[in-house]
Amino acid sequence: MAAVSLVKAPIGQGLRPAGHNNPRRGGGVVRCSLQGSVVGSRTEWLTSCAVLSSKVAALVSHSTNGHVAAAATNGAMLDLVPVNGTNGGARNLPAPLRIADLSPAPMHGSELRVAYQGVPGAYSEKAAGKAYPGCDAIPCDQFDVAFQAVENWVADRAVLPVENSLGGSIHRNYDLLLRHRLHIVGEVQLPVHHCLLALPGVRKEDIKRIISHPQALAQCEHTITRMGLNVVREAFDDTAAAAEYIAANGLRDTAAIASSRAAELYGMEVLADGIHDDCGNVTRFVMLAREPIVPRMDRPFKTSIVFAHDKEGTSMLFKVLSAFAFRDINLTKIESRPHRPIRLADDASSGTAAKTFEYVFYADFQGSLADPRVQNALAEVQEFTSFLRVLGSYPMDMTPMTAGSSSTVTSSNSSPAPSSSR
Ligand SMILES: O=C(O)C(=O)C[C@]1(C(=O)O)C=C[C@@H](O)C=C1
Repeated sequence: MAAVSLVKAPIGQGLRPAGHNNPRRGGGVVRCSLQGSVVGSRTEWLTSCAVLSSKVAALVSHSTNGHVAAAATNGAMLDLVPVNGTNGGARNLPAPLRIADLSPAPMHGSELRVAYQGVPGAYSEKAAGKAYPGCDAIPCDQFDVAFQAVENWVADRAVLPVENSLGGSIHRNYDLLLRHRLHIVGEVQLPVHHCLLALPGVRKEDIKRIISHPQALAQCEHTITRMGLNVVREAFDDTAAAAEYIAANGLRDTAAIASSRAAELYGMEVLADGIHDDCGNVTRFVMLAREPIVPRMDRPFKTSIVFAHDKEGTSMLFKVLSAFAFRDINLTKIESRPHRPIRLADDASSGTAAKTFEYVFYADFQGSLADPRVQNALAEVQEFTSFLRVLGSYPMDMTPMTAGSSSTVTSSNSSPAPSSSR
């Protein structure tokens, strides 16, 4: 099917850092400049850049850093590191890298590369487009891969779902936020509009099985039952991958829950439109970057934290919550997750099991890290806890949830997003 061959294959596990012969990304150039300047000697740097320059100039259509891309298209590889004009006779010698050269933000109009989990047509791709209009959306086969893509400079940002208004939290991503060192730099809320997709000509009566992402299955549970569909439900990695699978295997007894864009991409028909159980079906995504943004006070901000306490019986949670309550700081979410499971204590005397789990708590509140009230609250929280980490302080998504706001379509060919603090 022509549509299938047009879409990008997701990045899989075993990511190599940008610059390790990743032809799709053309990252080799970046490796040269970063490694040579930071790690290697000046002579090594010059030699390796000279050898590489002729070979890689043509390769660099995308790069980790827009500065590099611009230099390569001009055919002047030594501009990789800008030549310092005040350098007297040594005009061909590279000047040292500056902080600006290492900026994760793209420069010279290059596209921001945004990793998401799923294949094209997934809601996460649409969320990436809403967060960064005109970005180059990079599909990844797992959430963990999207985190690694940013850490390894294969992508500039990741956009990942954390909660849905019907299905609840996406726990995997909370766990990964703790395990990885990325920063939350923004959020987007995406209205999710599910359709039932099947191959052309397939009728509802033919369907024996519905496949989709577990969240999507959960969000349509009642509607499917009400439609009288007597089917088995099966979990899939993402909604669009479910549609792609049916199309690729010509399955006429299976339907997918996915977006209308997935129907277009994979040559499927929409059997039923809007099958989510509630019209206010919204998924919240967070935008992740290697560096935090500078918190501001001139617009509504949200801050996300994670904390834990290693001693029992000290009313830690009550104290933490009161640190916010007494300052009128509005908590928008709190979630506990089991951390390191502890084996059952073999308490022979009582025969009872002692502690089996430890918990970490994730909390979101309205307020900016730049706000002294927030700083004081966090200082207090730190006293009550044994572990506290700020995951990010970022602008709240204030977009009104109208029907029209769900139709933002990601296009990697449109003009780059206006630069912002994200
Ligand atoms: O499967 C997709 O299309 C996704 O983008 C994932 C996901 C999720 O993880 O919750 C995103 C939004 C919807 O809530 C359903 C699924």
